[in-house]
Amino acid sequence: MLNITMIGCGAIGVGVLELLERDPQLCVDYVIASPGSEELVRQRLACFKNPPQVLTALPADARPDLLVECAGHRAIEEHVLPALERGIACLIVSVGALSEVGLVERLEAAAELGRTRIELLPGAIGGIDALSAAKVGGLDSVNYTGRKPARAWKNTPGELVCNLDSITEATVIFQGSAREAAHLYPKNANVAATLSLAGLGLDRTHVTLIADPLSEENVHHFEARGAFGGFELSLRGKPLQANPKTSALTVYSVVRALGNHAHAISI
Ligand SMILES: NC(=O)C1=CN([C@@H]2O[C@H](COP(=O)(O)OP(=O)(O)OC[C@H]3O[C@@H](n4cnc5c(N)ncnc54)[C@H](O)[C@@H]3O)[C@@H](O)[C@H]2O)C=CC1
Ligand SMILES: O=C([O-])CC(=O)C(=O)O
Repeated sequence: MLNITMIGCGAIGVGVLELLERDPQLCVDYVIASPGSEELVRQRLACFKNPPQVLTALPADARPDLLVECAGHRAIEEHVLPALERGIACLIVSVGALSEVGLVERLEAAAELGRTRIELLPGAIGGIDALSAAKVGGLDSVNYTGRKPARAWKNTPGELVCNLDSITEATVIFQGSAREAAHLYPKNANVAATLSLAGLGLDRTHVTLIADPLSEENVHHFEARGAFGGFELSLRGKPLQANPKTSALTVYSVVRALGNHAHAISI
C-alpha cells in the first residue's frame, strides 16, 4: 500500500479522495490545508469512512511514499519544493506555476538533492505522451485554444476584456504565449503550460483563451506540427460542479497517476 499526502482539498482533492476510497492500495494519511481553513476542510472530510488527518504542514518526521498537489500555484513553492528536498516524490496538477522564471530549475535541483522525482500530471488534457514523443524528432508549431463557459472566467483578467455576464457570443479574452497565459490565468491555463512543457516551451507555444456563453464544456484544442507529421486533439471536458473552472478529467488524471504508482501494471 502507498501512503500519500495531499496538498489542498477543494474540488479536485475531494473528488480524488472519493475515488480512492475504492482502492485498498492507496491511502491518503494527511491533507495539508491553507492556514485558517483546517476546520472547513475537516467538515468536508467528515463523510469519509477514514478521513485523513488535516494539517497545515507536513510533520518533520512524516515520510509519505508520494505527495500529490491539488491546491494551486503557491503550493508548489510552499510544499512541493521542501518535500522534494526531503526525498519525497511529488505529483502536481498546478503545472502553470512552472511559468515563473527559474522555478523549473529550482524544482530540478530540489529533486536531485532529495534523489527523487517530480511528475507533472496531464490533468484536463490528453495526448501529452504523443506530444512529448513528437518533441524528440523536433516540433515546428504548437497552437492551443482553451474555451470555457463565461462563468469559468469570473475573477480573472478576462473580466477586464468583456462583460462575462452579458456577452452573447464566444469572445477571445487572451492571445499570447503559454508563459503569459499561465501567469495571468493561474486557475485556467495549467493545460497551456503542460502542453508547452511537453512541446515547444512556454515562450513558443501560442495560446488563445475564449469565454463562451453558449458552451457548457471546457474545450481544450491543440494542433502540433513537426518532423513526426501532425496531430490535433479536441477534448470536451465536463466541468466539476464544485468548481466550474476545473474539468472532471483532472480528478481522474490524479487517480490514474496514483494508481500507476501502486499497481503492478501501469497504463
Ligand atoms: N493541470 C490541470 O489540467 C488543472 C490544474 N488545476 C490546478 O489545480 C488547482 C486546484 O483546483 P481545484 O481543486 O479545482 O481548486 P479549489 O479552489 O476547489 O481547491 C483548492 C484548494 O486548495 C487549497 N489551497 C490553496 N492554496 C493552498 C496552499 N498553498 N496550501 C494548501 N492548500 C491550499 C484551497 O484552500 C482550496 O481548498 C487549481 O488552482 C489549478 O492550479 C486545475 C484544473 C486543471
Ligand atoms: O480543468 C480544466 O479544464 C483546465 C484548467 O482549468 C487549466 O488548464 O488550468
